[in-house]
Amino acid sequence: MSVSLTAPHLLRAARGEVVDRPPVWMMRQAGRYMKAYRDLREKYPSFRDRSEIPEVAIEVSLQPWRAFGPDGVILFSDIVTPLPGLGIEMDIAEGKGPIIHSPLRTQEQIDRLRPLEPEASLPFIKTILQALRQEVGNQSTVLGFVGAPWTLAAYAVEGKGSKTYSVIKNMAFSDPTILHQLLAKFADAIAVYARYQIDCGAQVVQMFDSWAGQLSPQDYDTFALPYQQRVFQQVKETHPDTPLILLVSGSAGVLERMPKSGADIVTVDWAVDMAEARARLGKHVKVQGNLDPGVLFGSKEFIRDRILDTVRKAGNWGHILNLGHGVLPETPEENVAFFFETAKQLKSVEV
Ligand SMILES: Cc1c2[nH]c(c1CCC(=O)O)Cc1[nH]c(c(CCC(=O)O)c1C)Cc1[nH]c(c(CCC(=O)O)c1C)Cc1[nH]c(c(C)c1CCC(=O)O)C2
Repeated sequence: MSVSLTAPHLLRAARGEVVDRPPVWMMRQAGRYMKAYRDLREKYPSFRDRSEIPEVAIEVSLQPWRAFGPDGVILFSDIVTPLPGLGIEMDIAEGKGPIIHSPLRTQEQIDRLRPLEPEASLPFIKTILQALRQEVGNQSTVLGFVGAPWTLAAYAVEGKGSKTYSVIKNMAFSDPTILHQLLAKFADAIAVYARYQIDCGAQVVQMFDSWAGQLSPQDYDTFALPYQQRVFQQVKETHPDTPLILLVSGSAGVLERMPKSGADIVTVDWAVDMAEARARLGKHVKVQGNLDPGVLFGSKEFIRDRILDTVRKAGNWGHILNLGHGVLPETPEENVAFFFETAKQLKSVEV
């Protein structure tokens, strides 16, 4: 392992170096809880504009960086952003999330999908990531992200978010052959996209398999895990030194399966106690998390106690401090500021 004194804090921790305090960032740290974001949203009401016009996406990505100085700056984008490049038209609706105009339900539709060519269909990603690296230098780590095959397939097949996942589960349990074809195509496209993000400047990549927690462990092993592996394996072939993070929402029942994906870092949500997560995963697996985003509605003292508790339970190696999922839109901005200030003042002596 090469040890670089100039590499930013989060990247060093993600590579397994011992650092003086856990690096900290927040999922969804750019977004609606920030007034600066809401103001910009009035000028650019379309999510696709906010995430695909480079100057706007750069500005949004940097809003939390300027306000709180997190150790990680994540690209402002969405997991469905690459889908039009495969021939899947989509939009992101206010308050609802992704909408796929013609949900994928047939063999013909899956046969028609194109391989992803990021230079052609996602050129704005390069402009954004290069600008973020330029702006934060070695003061912070630039994170890229992708959606995992199962979660993207859930959107593509359902056509929108779902509570029950009935359509994709119908396909999974009655016509698995076409779903496996779709998952394989998505895995290859996502690997290409993750490699592209790294080539453009992303120093760490997080894969969101948000809806894989909807699967029983047995079905996770069939429909989620093999395709997570397929993505991570392809990325590691060309970019072995880029740390890869995996998130599954509601992962308590599949936690031990997550490192089998090939991820370097496993995101833990607040349904699992961090000390128990450490015990279940073993001491060689790095973790990220895991405060309940709702903690940020509490008093400053309460927020501080929960940070300390999490950091103590995680121990002083291989931990990226984060919420267990995205920050909630109603969160007071000053509490987010307090979270970051407190986290950045931690020293290993305290933990
Ligand atoms: C499932 C998923 C999606 N998108 C994403 C996931 C995986 C993360 C997770 O598990 O939550 C990933 C995502 N989407 C967005 C980011 C931004 C980067 C960050 O700051 O973390 C990230 C990492 C921006 C966004 N993507 C979206 C918003 C909200 C719309 C807005 O702010 O205008 C943001 C900030 C839209 C979106 N897009 C999606 C949803 C569920 C929504 C929210 C719908 C809503 O509540 O309005 C799909």
